[in-house]
Amino acid sequence: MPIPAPGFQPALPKILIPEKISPDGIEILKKSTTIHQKHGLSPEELLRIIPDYDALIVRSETKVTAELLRAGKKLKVVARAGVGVDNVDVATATTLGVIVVNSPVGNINAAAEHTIALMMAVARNVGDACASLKAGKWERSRLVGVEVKGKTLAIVGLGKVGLTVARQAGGLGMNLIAYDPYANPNIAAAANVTLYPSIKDLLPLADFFTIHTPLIASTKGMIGAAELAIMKPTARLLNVARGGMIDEAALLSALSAQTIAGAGLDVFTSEPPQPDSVTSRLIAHPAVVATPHLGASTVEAQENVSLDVCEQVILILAGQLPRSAVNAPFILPEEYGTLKPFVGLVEKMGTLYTQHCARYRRDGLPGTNAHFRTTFDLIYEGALANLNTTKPLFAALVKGLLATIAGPDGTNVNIVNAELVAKERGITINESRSRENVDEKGYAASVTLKARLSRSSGASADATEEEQEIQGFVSANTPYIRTLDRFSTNFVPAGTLLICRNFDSVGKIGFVGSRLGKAGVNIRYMSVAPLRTGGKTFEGNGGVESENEALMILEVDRPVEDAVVKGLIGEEGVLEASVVTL
Ligand SMILES: NC(=O)C1=CN([C@@H]2O[C@H](COP(=O)(O)OP(=O)(O)OC[C@H]3O[C@@H](n4cnc5c(N)ncnc54)[C@H](O)[C@@H]3O)[C@@H](O)[C@H]2O)C=CC1
Ligand SMILES: O=C(O)C(=O)COP(=O)(O)O
Repeated sequence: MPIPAPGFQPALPKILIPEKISPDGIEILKKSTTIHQKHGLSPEELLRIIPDYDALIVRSETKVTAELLRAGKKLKVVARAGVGVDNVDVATATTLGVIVVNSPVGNINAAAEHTIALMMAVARNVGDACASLKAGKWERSRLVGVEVKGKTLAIVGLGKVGLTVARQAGGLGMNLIAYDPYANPNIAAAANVTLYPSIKDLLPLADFFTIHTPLIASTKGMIGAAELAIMKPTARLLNVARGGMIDEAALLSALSAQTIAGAGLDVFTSEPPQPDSVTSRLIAHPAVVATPHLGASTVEAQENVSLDVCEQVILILAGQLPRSAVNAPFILPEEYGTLKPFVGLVEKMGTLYTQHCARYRRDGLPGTNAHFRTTFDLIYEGALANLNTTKPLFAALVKGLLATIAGPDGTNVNIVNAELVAKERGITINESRSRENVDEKGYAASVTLKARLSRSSGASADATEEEQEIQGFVSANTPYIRTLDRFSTNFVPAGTLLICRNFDSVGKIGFVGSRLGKAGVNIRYMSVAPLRTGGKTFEGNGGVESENEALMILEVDRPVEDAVVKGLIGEEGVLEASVVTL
């Protein structure tokens, strides 16, 4: 491993921010990254400069397309400073191992309050009245409104924003009804919301109708001419979620025909709208109160989302787990602490396997090839056996197994793409949970990696020919390897290690130490690992002798030359020797 020159400073990760993000989060980034805030870039300009960046932070305006993601060869994370990720090609990001994070709660209250603001504005003609007065008119009789108290508010999508709207509208004395196939009936009941089995049931009852779902296949165009036709002519529609869920042409016709009384719209199919388009004509309609996607635009919400995503970007760039990745499993905060040190340990176990165990295999690789198939068992013991998700550990193993053998593009393995990468490389990992009590061993959790090698003949595998095992545990946040193959060890998997398998007799340590000394290699730490079970007999000079084998694990201060390692083997009872860098 090349030793950095004195004074060498590694380049800081580069972050591109093409939209306006609150400075609160940017302050956090400044300490450990280089930030380029370049607003108003065209898609072509963005495509040209993206290869330079490790992270991209956007709001709703930047279209993070498959083409952009593929061009971002260094990209590790796309952070959406807000909720909706419909402007990000999440599927492509997943394939490429790019983590997509958002801020799922930071702007919820802002979006809900904006919905209430639009509802009141539509009910009392606030926009029209303001424009009329500014134009020098005094039109009190034309601008008579309606009250919301005692009226029925229908909510489609009783998630975070929808529920907040329900609670706020409840405070205004409205009757609340909703449709959401995944809503929790107890939470709905506690907010005085009556759930209905379909949107159709809500439509004829609603005085105000508001949508709070994501834009997905099942919600696209969910309010069209047929739905508008069964609403009351006095009904008013609100949309602070996403354009595309209401058919804009159908709404414009219904407003013009006065079969719908009004609409409050914050989001549109095209943002900003094209001049002379249906969207522009809808916005211009006198019964519409429109705002330019301002739902999340409050000082408070922008501070929240900026801090939230910038903190997550820092975590990801440091190789840690994000809080709210869109394309990775949700990790409960209380489980995060248990998982974190084991992610590092399992990665090291994978690297140790590839560098130490697999080198004695006939093909030397951890996957399946024309001749051999390796199946890995990752067994979680103690506190690890009770986790809701172990995906970070699975990902850590794939990453560790490939770290020293993958090509330049192959090392970007993470929680997002680990399963895909394992599949592509023919690596089979079976995860299981052991109920064994590990407390008596002095630690709360441990993890065992077993690698079973069999001949691969077509689709089916033959009987196991070799089995290797590495077991590790964590104590005071430090990872330890407890078992390496047939040996009982206790070493920290870090740095450069020389691992020798030898007959456990006097003189070995002195012999290896002097050879290393001659090669200018210092030993920092040493441990001897005995066999886990008994000894063995062998043919020695004086006939059949009985002697135990042992592993000698030496942490050295620099890589050991190949010739020095090979020179140890066969001398003074040293049977095998390998150098691993962890
Ligand atoms: N205008 C703005 O500036 C803002 C807009 N938003 C948008 O608001 C929307 C809601 O956000 P959250 O409440 O945070 O999301 P959420 O995920 O908490 O809630 C969405 C709800 O929609 C429900 N749902 C999904 N498919 C449905 C269907 N076919 N029919 C009925 N219900 C369905 C889900 O079960 C879920 O309860 C998103 O589209 C988000 O992008 C959020 C913040 C600001
Ligand atoms: O969070 C959301 O889903 C929003 O729509 C907010 O979008 P914005 O960040 O204001 O461009």
